[in-house]
Amino acid sequence: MTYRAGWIHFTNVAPILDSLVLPAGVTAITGVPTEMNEALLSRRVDIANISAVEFIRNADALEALPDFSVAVLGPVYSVNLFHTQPLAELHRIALTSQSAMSVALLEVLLRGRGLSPVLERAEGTAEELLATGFDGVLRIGDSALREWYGVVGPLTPETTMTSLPHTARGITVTDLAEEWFALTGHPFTFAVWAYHRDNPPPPALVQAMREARREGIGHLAGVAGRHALKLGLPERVVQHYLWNFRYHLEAPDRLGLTEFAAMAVPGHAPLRFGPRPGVLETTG
Ligand SMILES: C=C(O[C@@H]1C=C(C(=O)O)C=C[C@H]1O)C(=O)O
Repeated sequence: MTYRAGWIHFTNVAPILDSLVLPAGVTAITGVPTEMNEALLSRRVDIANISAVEFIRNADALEALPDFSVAVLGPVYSVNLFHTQPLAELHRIALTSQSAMSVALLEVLLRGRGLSPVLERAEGTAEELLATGFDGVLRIGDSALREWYGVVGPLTPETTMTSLPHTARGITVTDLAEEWFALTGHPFTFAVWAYHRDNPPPPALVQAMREARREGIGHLAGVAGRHALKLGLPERVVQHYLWNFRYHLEAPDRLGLTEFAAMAVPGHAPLRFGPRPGVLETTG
């Protein structure tokens, strides 16, 4: 029987997915986070890199690969709240319908500051939405990275990604992962690779993913160069963007994940992870 994968194929997973060779009997589709969350939960796909909050909400049924994540320690550059007033004065925030995790993170951060602006799903660029009555706009993924650079760039020989301003052209860009780091000092895990507990991935797929990740991270400059062209961004930006990610769901990433889970989904079922690398291959 075919095993179906669903990939959120944002640039941030290019170091894992670009060189992935699917083993025989595995197919893949792609989509944005909310589409892949739904596809996994309705069993239209068997494994997907999903918004970590959906993994937490459905922890009774799902399990995640023990060593795959899309996480960062500090800024992420592609999960951004664009706003024209200070955070404490925001009234109406537009939320992208592509995201579950970043919306949940925004809610936790706002609640932590005692703020309760109106949150509404609305599509469009940050600039468009800020011109139509919203004073804040949450954007994720490649378009958020591009829009961030459009507001705070360009990089010059004297500047680095971390020295770019947060406010330019009348717009402030608040990086939600940076806010999480300021609050907790821990990484933020945006996505995990999850599947239904009764339907784990074939070991050959997990093995192929590990090999693809080793290849991608080993040749990160090449991956960044190709994607810089596609995104229309300087290579320097995409290189920094990619090497900043944590793809191995290490102990600090799990710590950030469990901490977020307690805040965002109190009373959730215990989070479950598959067998550690090495065990999977031998127990197959
Ligand atoms: C870092 C990002 O993380 C993504 C954000 C997600 C969400 O907001 O639901 C889901 C999966 C992640 O891969 C990004 O979109 O830029």
